[in-house]
Amino acid sequence: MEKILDNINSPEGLRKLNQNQLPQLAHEIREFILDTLSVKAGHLGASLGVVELTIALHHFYNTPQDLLIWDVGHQCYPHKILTGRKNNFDSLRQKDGISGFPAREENEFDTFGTGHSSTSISAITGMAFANQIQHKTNKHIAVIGDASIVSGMALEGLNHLGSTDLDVLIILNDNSIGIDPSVGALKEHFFQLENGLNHSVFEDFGMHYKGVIDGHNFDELFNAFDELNEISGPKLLHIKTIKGKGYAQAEADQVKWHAPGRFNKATGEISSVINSKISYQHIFGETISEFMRQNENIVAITPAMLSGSNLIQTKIEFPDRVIDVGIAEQHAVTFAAGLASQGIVTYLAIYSTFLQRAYDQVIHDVSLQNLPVVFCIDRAGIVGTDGATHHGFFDISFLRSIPNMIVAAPMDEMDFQNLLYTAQFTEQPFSIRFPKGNSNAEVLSNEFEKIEIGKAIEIQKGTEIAILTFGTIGQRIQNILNEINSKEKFGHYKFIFCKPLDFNLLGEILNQYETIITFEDGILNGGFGDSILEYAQEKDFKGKIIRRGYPDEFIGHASIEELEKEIGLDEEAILKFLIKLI
Ligand SMILES: Cc1ncc(C[n+]2csc(CCOP(=O)(O)OP(=O)(O)O)c2C)c(N)n1
Ligand SMILES: CC(=O)[C@@H](O)[C@H](O)COP(=O)(O)O
Ligand SMILES: [Mg+2]
Repeated sequence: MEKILDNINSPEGLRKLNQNQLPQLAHEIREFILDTLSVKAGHLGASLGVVELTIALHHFYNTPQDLLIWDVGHQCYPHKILTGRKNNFDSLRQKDGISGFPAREENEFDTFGTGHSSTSISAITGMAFANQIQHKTNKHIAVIGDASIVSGMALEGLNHLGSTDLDVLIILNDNSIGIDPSVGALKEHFFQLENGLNHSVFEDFGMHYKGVIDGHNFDELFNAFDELNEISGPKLLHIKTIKGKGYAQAEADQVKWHAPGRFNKATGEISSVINSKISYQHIFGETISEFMRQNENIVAITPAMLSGSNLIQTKIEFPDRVIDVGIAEQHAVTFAAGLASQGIVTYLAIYSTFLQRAYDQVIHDVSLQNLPVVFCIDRAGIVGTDGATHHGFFDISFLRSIPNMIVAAPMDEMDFQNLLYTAQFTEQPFSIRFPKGNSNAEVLSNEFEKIEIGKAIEIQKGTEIAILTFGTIGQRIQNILNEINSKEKFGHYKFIFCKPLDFNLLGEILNQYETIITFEDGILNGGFGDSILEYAQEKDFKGKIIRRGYPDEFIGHASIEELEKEIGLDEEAILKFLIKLI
């Protein structure tokens, strides 16, 4: 039987459908998403939850002239399918395929790029302001989730928007969950609103409020749009939806099905990748749990990434000492500073990309006061299919420039555990970056050693070229050197610390070698290689320094392996490069 979706390639076509055809279309879009995501992994639950909303928005509004922004953007799959990307939807998040997030360069319906949460209210306010100045009459809509709207940035946006007369509709898509169960005081407020037990805080923000309506019901959605269209100024429509709607397994375990990986659509069985190696994330959670068993003065913090940071088991064992503060990176850092100021050993688990949002707090609240917060910087380096918004490229550069900050990266799992261990005895800010994915370990150790801060290690002495590595890329270099015939020409030096640098060993290296190559899994601008260059220049080094890392550009989405190949940091490319040098 021909499907309705087969003939819908744009919102223009969608608008020709009668409202009574839309539930069938919603069903077909869900099936289409499930068919694709079962073989190409992506963010499933959020997209299934907004199918009716997406159809209704594109049916009612005159997109793309009316501007529509998706906060975070991980729920944009129905939007992509309806706005010209149905036929290449199976390239989602793949190399050279479409992005998993809205991207301006990809399509005119993606009016604003997202990926990091809580930006949509500020962005749509800016757009509406611009259009008001230019006397345009188009509409402005932002869709934002219940976990994203309580973030500081969204509240700043609301505070501004509510004081204007701008024609903006904010749609609060309330499914009562983020990636992990919702946290914070406002979740109770939203619950009260669902039950008609309170007036809404959004009215106090100066918004016209309508809610709570069923976000899976087309009649309710269209009636609300009709009504709000007649009201001038900023408005907030509060809808209730179910994350994972329409796929029983995803509705039943919303955390697991936020981004489940590949799965069997018929049985709901999620494909597990068989690997005997332990991931850095696993090591992190287990090690912190072990520390907490040994020392009750330890607290761990996550800004809304409890499962991603593998702190769920730790939280079950120590519910009062693992704190999920919600999507609140700035607060997380300053909250950590407050804890540290009172003598608590504070581990802040934060993705490299999300730490970017809290840069001032790292400087002003932690480093300036020299408070011993331990920044456990997860997803450092290339993260793969999430792409440009999520790679952890910048932390080496932006942390290295801050006084008092220790900048460390393990080469392997033992370094990692020992760094985590050492950090609890250190009286200054300490950052430890580690990548997404597996270590080389198959068994976890429970024996930890203190590492001398700032000390680099000579792994092998060479006769011609010194290779200096920062981070897990050092292991790749070891593998490569084991394959090279003239291995003895290369010295390999492991820098666990980019700051403080081991000037003693570095001085010896500069004296012994004429060629130095640095390797790091971060952007080269201001990174580890640059720190070596700076020192060498000060010491009037006459030899050659070659830096290898990520170039001065944003890198898109593909698997980690494909991206490393593209950049020339995979084993084969490095091997070729080293052989050419000799
Ligand atoms: C600044 C920032 N912090 C953390 C994340 C990771 N993250 C992506 S989606 C998400 C939960 C969003 O929940 P909600 O807004 O309720 O949307 P839902 O997934 O429920 O549709 C989080 C924490 C992010 N993308 N951006
Ligand atoms: C949309 C978003 O920001 C998160 O869902 C992110 O994709 C999580 O990344 P990991 O899968 O690496 O935890
Ligand atoms: Mg939610």
